[in-house]
Amino acid sequence: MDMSEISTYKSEWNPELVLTARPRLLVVDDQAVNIQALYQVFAKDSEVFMATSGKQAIEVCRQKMPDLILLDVLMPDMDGIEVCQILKDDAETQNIPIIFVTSQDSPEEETRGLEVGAVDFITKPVNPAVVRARVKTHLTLKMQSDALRALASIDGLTHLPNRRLFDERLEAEWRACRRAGVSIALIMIDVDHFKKYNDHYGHLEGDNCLKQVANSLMENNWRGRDLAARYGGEEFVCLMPETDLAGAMSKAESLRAKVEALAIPHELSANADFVTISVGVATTVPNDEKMAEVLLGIADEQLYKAKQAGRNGIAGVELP
Ligand SMILES: Nc1nc2c(ncn2[C@@H]2O[C@H](COP(=O)(O)OP(=O)(O)OP(=O)(O)O)[C@@H](O)[C@H]2O)c(=O)[nH]1
Repeated sequence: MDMSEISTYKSEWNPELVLTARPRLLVVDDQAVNIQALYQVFAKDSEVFMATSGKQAIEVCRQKMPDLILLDVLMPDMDGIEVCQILKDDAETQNIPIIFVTSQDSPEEETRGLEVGAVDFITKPVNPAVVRARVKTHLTLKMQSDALRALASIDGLTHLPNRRLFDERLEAEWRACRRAGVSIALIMIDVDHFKKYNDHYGHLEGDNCLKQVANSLMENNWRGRDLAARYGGEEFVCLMPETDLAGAMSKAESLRAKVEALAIPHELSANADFVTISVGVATTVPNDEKMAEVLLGIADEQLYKAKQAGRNGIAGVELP
């Protein structure tokens, strides 16, 4: 795939942007003077966030999602080892490399740090050239693995996120909405009479049509945690955390109208002169008894209902 062609609608899924982004570092130390010393080393080339306690470090980390953490080991309340364990146990933060910065450089201490998941150890007082070189190595590795992950998450034809990324995000957002006790919405989309489109205009034109539909999905003013993905073939799916049925239905209608407005000619369509989509919506407040796959199945049933009702339409339901 030519990386210069990729224009995924969120930068975290664009491998090229991932590789060229300004690195984001989090420096954690209970002594302001130590933070200051590291800030001086990195402020020019990186965005530097700071935290003065373990608890604050976890908060800042979840909010800012840094590319690397320089973490003091000895801190009152929660020490660096505990902070590292918590971040490594959390799927959202476990890929962030952590370098311990410590004045205790015994082999036991170092082994313990590496065992809980740190990538490196630096001793205080820090030598600017050494810390800069080590951070650079680990940042390069992190950016490369982010870029590979982004590449593996993108659908080659449409450049939308693929089903693998969708499934991953659905699982995480399902858990988040269950914890928060809020509604989650799923939207399933299928291009109407697409087999006839392929048969009449050819497979390449079919591919072009799917790209245009995908582009109109990308441009749809999504909120931060929303995700539109190619689910497979001529089917797309959208995930909208913290969204109720009314919100999801209005989004579904705007997607339907946008694709209709593309006015892509479809001579053999039985329901319009242009390419259209049918859309199924399902929402629920997740709890321990409910499974995300069940909600997906219900969105699919609603999609079928929209097809049965004449296509180029939407149908939706809330699962109690
Ligand atoms: N060009 C192209 N066609 C694809 C792609 N993926 C799936 N298709 C085609 O999409 C068509 C889907 O057809 P069907 O599932 O029968 O549904 P449909 O013709 O859209 O009819 P309805 O869904 O009932 O409106 C099949 O002909 C697939 O070959 C793709 O990546 N590119």
